Amino acid sequence: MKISLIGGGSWGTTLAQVLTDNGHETLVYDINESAVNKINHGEHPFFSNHIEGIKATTNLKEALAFSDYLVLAVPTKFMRQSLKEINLNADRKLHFINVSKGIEPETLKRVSEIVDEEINPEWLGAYAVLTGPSHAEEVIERKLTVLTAASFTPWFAKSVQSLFSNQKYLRIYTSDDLIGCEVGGAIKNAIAIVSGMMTGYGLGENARAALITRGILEIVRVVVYMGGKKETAFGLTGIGDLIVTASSLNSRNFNAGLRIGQGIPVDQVLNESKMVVEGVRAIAAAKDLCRSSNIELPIIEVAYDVIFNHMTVEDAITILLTRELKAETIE
Ligand SMILES: NC(=O)C1=CN([C@@H]2O[C@H](COP(=O)(O)OP(=O)(O)OC[C@H]3O[C@@H](n4cnc5c(N)ncnc54)[C@H](OP(=O)(O)O)[C@@H]3O)[C@@H](O)[C@H]2O)C=CC1
Ligand SMILES: O=C(CO)COP(=O)(O)O
Repeated sequence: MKISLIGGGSWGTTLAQVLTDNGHETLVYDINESAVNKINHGEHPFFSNHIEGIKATTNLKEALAFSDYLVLAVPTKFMRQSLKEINLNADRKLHFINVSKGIEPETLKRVSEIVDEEINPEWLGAYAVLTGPSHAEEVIERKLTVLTAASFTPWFAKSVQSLFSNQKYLRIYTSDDLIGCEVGGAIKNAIAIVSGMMTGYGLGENARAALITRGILEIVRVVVYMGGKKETAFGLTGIGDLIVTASSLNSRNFNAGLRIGQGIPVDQVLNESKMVVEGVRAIAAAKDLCRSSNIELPIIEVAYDVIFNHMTVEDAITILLTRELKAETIE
């Protein structure tokens, strides 16, 4: 099959390589000319790995003409603008596979909702999210990875499953819980930043285990509040993704948190990050959910104060430790 990828960053280019490995033809669209040139010369724009068989363009019309299947791989901050441009240039029904992880803080919308808002119904085909524990750094080296393709449209979840699965290093499960998968992928980034902060501050593995355990409960609460299934948060797209993101130096979110925990100012950390740190916007979105509902998200609330209100990591930890003592609840 032919597949176009919108966004040729670390993840988009890596997934283009997966699809090419699986025998498909790919065309990557990116606004960054230097990234496009690198891809066309067999270089990954973000890693030292050689890539092969992938073409790239800065011409959106060319990418839209190439295929009816679009992989959306731009950071969620640019997603709405990107979709507006796709909508302006579309001339037939397109099917969307979103691989970006985030919730729009201004609207609290998931990517599928943004797609619904920005793409004219005439051009809007099926939609799926492909998500789970997956650092591009490992996938590009063909290291074993397992993901979930979720859609309200069963044939499309299966189609995404067969496009991306291979018997060498990538296995895809399907799910019908689109909301749970999208929300889990977004909110785990918030907890991952906190994990980095704790490590940077000098806390150890006991603290990280506690954070992952209590953090998944905050993810469950947001998933359920937004209409997803609790069980989904205990699968690949929730706890699975949280484990990898909250404990890996490959994680952009963990690394950003790590530097904040070491005392580097938040603005400097974010400005210096070459790749996108989605968790900052996830923290803002989840904090807003806290304000407008009665869900309790104590970890995310202190993370918000560290990122947006200059609270120190030391004070954030004190706030968590001095909360009222109570029985352990698992929901
Ligand atoms: N990296 C990973 O391991 C994984 C990432 N993800 C998710 O994938 C998404 C993308 O992340 P990632 O690839 O790491 O991000 P990167 O920062 O590596 O790359 C994003 C790319 O998108 C380009 N871009 C920005 N705006 C547009 C636009 N309007 N149209 C086309 N291209 C655009 C950027 O160009 P420029 O540099 O000029 O801004 C850049 O080349 C995120 O939501 C992330 O959470 C999910 C799983 C794994
Ligand atoms: O979502 C991701 C891994 O599944 C990528 O985000 P991080 O780079 O922060 O881990």
